[in-house]
Amino acid sequence: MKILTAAQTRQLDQATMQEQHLTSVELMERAAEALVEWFCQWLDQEQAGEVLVLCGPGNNGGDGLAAARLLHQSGYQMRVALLPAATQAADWQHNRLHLPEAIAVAEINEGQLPEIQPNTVVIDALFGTGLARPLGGLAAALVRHLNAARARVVSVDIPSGLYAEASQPRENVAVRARHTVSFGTPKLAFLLPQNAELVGEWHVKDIGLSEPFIACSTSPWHYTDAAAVAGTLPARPRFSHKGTFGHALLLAGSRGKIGAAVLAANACLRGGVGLLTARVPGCGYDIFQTSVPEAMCLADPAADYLSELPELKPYQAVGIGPGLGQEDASLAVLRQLLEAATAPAAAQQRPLPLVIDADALNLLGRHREPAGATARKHGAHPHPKEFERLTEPARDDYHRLELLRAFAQRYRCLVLLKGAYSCLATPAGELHFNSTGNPGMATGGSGDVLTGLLLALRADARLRPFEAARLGVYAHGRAGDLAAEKPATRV
Ligand SMILES: NC(=O)C1=CN([C@@H]2O[C@H](COP(=O)(O)OP(=O)(O)OC[C@H]3O[C@@H](n4cnc5c(N)ncnc54)[C@H](OP(=O)(O)O)[C@@H]3O)[C@@H](O)[C@H]2O)[C@H](O)CC1
Ligand SMILES: [K+]
Repeated sequence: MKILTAAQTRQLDQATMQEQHLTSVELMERAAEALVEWFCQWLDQEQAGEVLVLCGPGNNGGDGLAAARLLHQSGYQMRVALLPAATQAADWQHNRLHLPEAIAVAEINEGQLPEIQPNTVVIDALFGTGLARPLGGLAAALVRHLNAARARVVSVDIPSGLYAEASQPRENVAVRARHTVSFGTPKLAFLLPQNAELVGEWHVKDIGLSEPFIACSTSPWHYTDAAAVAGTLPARPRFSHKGTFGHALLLAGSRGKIGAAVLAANACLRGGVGLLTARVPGCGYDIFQTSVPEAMCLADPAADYLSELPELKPYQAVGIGPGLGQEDASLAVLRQLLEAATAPAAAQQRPLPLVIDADALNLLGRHREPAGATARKHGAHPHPKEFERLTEPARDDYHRLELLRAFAQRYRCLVLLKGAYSCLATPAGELHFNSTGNPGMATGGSGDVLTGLLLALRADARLRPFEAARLGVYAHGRAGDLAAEKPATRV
């Protein structure tokens, strides 16, 4: 799914109206109906009590007025408060005229901000994608008043005061919503940790916006949902054999961290790799062979860490990093691997795909390796701190995305920045945010599992590098979501 800018969303509205012969009032009605449908599933009339709708002067406020009417018709007890402005949008005026008289309407003023209790349900329809500058004056006072009340707030389209895709100074005021109900496509702002407390849980509702327009729109931002990955996993043909799915090499583990190698190896096998060989330090040999009998194991001559790179010829992909440790000898192995994989080896038909993670990235960052060493057709997947060690400290989440994008473009590699919506940057400058996963996965070992899964998919030559990476990240999160759905079993 594409993520569009506020400006593109406005064009999308126009295109939808033209294509479907709709008036803007009809489109607004669709948005309000989608909001109301969601609202009614969230709270019934009794649970909601009196619902306060705060309306700004634009179409976001118009959505709020239309929703107030529809909720009133569904038996909810409604109250509306209007933010004064010199002019109101035409569709706002239409919906103001059609607001049932039974709904109490008040104009907000500085001396008399609407009464809001902690259990009040508030629909925030002050500002949407038309926000043109930071909130000030009465609007800012109202939003501060609302946030202080700690009420149950639903924001229409986007929390008022929050920009859809641009960074804003921390001192800017914006609504803290419990839920945000948006239309058509998600906003970039929803996917960044710095906005999480404002956006709350977000929901995107389909209001039948123009598919052809969305398909033609260019955007660097994409949201990987089930539809995006559907059909990308090649079938396992009946006459396939283990060679069909590739032979992967995993370089992992150090004393006290052999578990990371075991987790990555198990995930690689679950990911469908044809053959897996792991290179672990001597101390890990017995542990590994006992834990993962399906994999082959090569013991490094050093007991506690990896010190030598094995022959790479047999392998279709190499993963390095889980539990690797920070020894200089292991850095030397990593350097040799990067060199061997990027060298135009005559014997190799394609550059050897690498999956670089965890301690391997820390080693690169600590020694400030020219990051280009990770270049060309390789994949790295750091978490934010590991990433900053490779680049520079980010001012905020938007700046981190810029750094990520620049890094992937400059070094022509796939980079995955791990987090709640892990972001995969491509050499072409696209950013793909993953939709699966949950906070239960924020625990040691999750990254090792991801490395193993990605390694399996990269070893399968039938998958293109980007598709393998996007699918691996999606499947990893989906596995976590399925596990979270299972009822906990007590031992
Ligand atoms: N496809 C869809 O997603 C649909 C969305 N809809 C809704 O429409 C809004 C966008 O509506 P728009 O009228 O463009 O913009 P807003 O309602 O967000 O705000 C515009 C008005 O607010 C004033 N404004 C802007 N910034 C400030 C500020 N910082 N302080 C005070 N006033 C501000 C602006 O005034 P100007 O002086 O800047 O001209 C406007 O008066 C979208 O978010 C959805 O909710 C449609 O309903 C249908 C489909
Ligand atoms: K809003």
